[in-house]
Amino acid sequence: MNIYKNILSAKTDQKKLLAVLLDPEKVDIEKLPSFLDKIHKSMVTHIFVGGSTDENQQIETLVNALKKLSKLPVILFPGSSEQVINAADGLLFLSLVSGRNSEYLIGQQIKAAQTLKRNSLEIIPTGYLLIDGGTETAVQRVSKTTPLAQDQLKEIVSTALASEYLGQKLIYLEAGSGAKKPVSTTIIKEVKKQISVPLIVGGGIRNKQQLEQAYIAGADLVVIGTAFELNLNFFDS
Ligand SMILES: CC(C)=CCC/C(C)=C/CC/C(C)=C/CC/C(C)=C/COP(=O)(O)OP(=O)(O)O
Ligand SMILES: O=P(O)(O)OC[C@@H](O)CO
Ligand SMILES: [Mg+2]
Repeated sequence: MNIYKNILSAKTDQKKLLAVLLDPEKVDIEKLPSFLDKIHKSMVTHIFVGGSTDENQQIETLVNALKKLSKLPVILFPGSSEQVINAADGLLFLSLVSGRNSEYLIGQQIKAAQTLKRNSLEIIPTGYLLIDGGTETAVQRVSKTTPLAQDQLKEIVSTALASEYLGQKLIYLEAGSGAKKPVSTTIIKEVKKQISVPLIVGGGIRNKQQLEQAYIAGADLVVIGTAFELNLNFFDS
């Protein structure tokens, strides 16, 4: 599977991508077939798996089940190095570039490196920017970093650009799972104007209008977690 190549071709063809985020702590494995039935009938193109925490290490069971039941690419979106599971197809090798906690800039990545070397996951270096979504989110709590404010436009754009210059292959603008307000279209537009790698946007997107607005502003891939957790019919129509 060549996940990154497919994301690049989708970007070139202006085909919008949609990821559903499945949180190992929240998914009931018994219900997975019916979840997937909904997902397979929808526009969803990627399955992201991960959580800010995974106290009971349920990620492996979830990924194994997903690989049996779905042909969609399963991509790890890890909150920590403990969430690296070989059974997935790929991994967002996140660095939390909006923060100044070295553990999330490079520490967790070092912890995962030898496991990754032995495994066959497609590794996709990703510059991860946490942007204030109007409430304290799990990512902020776990990473002990302060999100960038939505009005720090210059700082956000420069952070994304610096991240690309450091070699990150994707930029992820994150308002945090369950955010009150998603990343603004102004931010998406400005970042999109300056970077050339594909752009992921997620956090707090609760309705079709917000999803559409994120695409129009320039998101190449949008991530939906909470909205689907709350309403399994979210992707219908
Ligand atoms: C590259 C490797 C091995 C690890 C990356 C480690 C880093 C830098 C993580 C970034 C910070 C972080 C904690 C990200 C978590 C991303 C994530 C999966 C968020 C989803 O959050 P939820 O668990 O859904 O939150 P709620 O439970 O509040 O909905
Ligand atoms: O749960 P939501 O708010 O959709 O957020 C999705 C994802 O970007 C969280 O890391
Ligand atoms: Mg969540």
